[in-house]
Amino acid sequence: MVSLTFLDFSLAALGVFILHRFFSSKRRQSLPPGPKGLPLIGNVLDMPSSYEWLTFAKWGEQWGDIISVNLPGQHLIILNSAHDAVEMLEKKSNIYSDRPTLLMGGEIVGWNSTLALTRYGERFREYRRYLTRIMGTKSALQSYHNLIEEETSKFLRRLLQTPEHVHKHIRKTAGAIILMMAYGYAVEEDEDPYVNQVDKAVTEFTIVTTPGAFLVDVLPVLRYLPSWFPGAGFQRIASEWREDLRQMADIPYELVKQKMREGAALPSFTSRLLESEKLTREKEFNIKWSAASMYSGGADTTVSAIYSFFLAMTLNPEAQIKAQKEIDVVVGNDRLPTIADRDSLPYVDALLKEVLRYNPIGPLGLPHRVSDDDIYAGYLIPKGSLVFANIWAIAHNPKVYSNPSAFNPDRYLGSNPEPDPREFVFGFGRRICPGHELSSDCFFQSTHSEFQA
Ligand code: HEM
Repeated sequence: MVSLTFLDFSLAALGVFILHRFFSSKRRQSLPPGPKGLPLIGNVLDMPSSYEWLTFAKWGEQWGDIISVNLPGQHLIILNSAHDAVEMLEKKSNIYSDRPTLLMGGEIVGWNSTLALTRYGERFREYRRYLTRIMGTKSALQSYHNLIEEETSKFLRRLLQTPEHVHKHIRKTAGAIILMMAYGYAVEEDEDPYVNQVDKAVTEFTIVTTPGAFLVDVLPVLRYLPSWFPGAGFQRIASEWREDLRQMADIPYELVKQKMREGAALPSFTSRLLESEKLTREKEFNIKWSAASMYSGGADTTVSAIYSFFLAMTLNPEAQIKAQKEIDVVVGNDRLPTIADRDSLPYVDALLKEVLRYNPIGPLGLPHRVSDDDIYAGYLIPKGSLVFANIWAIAHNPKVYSNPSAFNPDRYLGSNPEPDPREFVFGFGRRICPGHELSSDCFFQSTHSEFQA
């Protein structure tokens, strides 16, 4: 009789494993369709260098709502419909909530300490818990309504004095609200050194996370070159920008601690957490960086949304006149509107929705990295793929929004309103924008008050 050895068992098991991998249902599934690409380099030559969301929407007309794009070592999955984004990013959020690792921006400069680039895990959950406590619900935000209304009045005064500096005034207002909430920090009326510091770091973030901006992202081994080595100029940029980022997070955080010691701290996100949490090094890190995530995530986005409003009003005077009339009737001329007036101003509210839909300010959101193989709609979504919800395509889907390229607030009114874009412009699932309720309040206040100025 033949005796079976451990080696025989091992070889048999290996054979079964290989056959299983080869024939398993997952491996037989194919990736979602998409442009064909070339051997080795995949779709590198098909990739647009700007306005990617428009190209992805066009590809959607040819290939369907779920597209795959293959780059060397990286699958991209593009979702052109809200239905698929909800089914995958929300309903299967346990495997669709990670973020990619960015070498230059994330690891070398250090932006992976902020929430937007934090990998899915315990630290992510703690940041989100902290942020939900301060701005995750309408009732939590109620205590900030006075702050938002006061800063809006200051904004209108600045705008009346120097309307040509509208962009600067919007920046200052968004910064003032977020810095007061995060640190109890009151910005200076003229140039504020801290606002300038954060703006500098956030601009550097935009550059450092632009795909293809730094060769080290493509050839990771370059990170070990010393800064004096020819071609290693990125190392000098990295150390300067790392310092800017460190100051952005450290300076206001240390200021709050100093004011707390003096008994002079205004209540803020940071001071409340420092008081209520049992502090360890890890907790302090998480408090400091979740506070820094508020400004770095909220400043540019809110500014773009309010700036878009001004553009929309310039291009669509008929909508502006209608909104003005509604405010004149409901609020009158002797006071500014407040957030409490919102429910009585349906046309203004619809106008706000239309600004967010017409020009979504994050047209591709942020990438969700898949942490396990998945089968969706019969397609294989391999572990490690980056999934992008094409928010622009969702907002301009002609099956959902009639004549989507027209600016038309009336589409949200009447007996058969079209869907509220706030359901998708803030992203999806566990990664949904933690500032969505806050931005809705800030945006509403600064835009409807503008009609009174
Ligand atoms: C109109 C204003 C805003 C829009 C349209 C917007 C949109 C978005 C979108 C699309 C995402 C990606 C979500 C995803 O991955 O699915 C995001 C993430 C984020 N937003 Fe916003 N946002 C706005 C304002 C704000 C504000 C005011 C704050 C903070 C005070 C903020 C903080 C963040 C942070 C920290 C993240 C990363 C979340 C994570 O990775 O878990 N945003 N936002």
